[in-house]
Amino acid sequence: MTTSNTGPDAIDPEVRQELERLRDSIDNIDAAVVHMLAERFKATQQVGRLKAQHQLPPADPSREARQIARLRVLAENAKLDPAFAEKFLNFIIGEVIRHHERIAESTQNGQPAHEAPAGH
Ligand SMILES: O=C(O)C(=O)C[C@]1(C(=O)O)C=C[C@@H](O)C=C1
Repeated sequence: MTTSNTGPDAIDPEVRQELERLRDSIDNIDAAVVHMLAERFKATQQVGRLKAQHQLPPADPSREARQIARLRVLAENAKLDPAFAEKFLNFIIGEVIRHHERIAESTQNGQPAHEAPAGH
């Protein structure tokens, strides 16, 4: 990292200020994304418990197809690459399905479905 050309010494002060302003904005957006994802996972954990209690399958491909179609339109309108939006949603849903499977396993084993942070 010592050869980085974005080190504070090499940058014009006005450029550095603009970079800092933009990075502040990025940090706020990243924080919002984390908070929104945490809320989404809270909701999906409840879906996982409901599905496990009623022996419903973890994945629902028709629901996913509708979500992807909707998100692609939203992305296009927002000038975000729809392919990226689809990949991102699929990544999140893949993680949710893994959670659902774990909850179903522990419910079948008679264990109470415990809370775990996303990704664990
Ligand atoms: O809506 C559901 O049935 C869910 O389990 C949630 C969710 C999602 O994360 O949005 C996850 C898995 C399903 O395949 C579809 C959607």
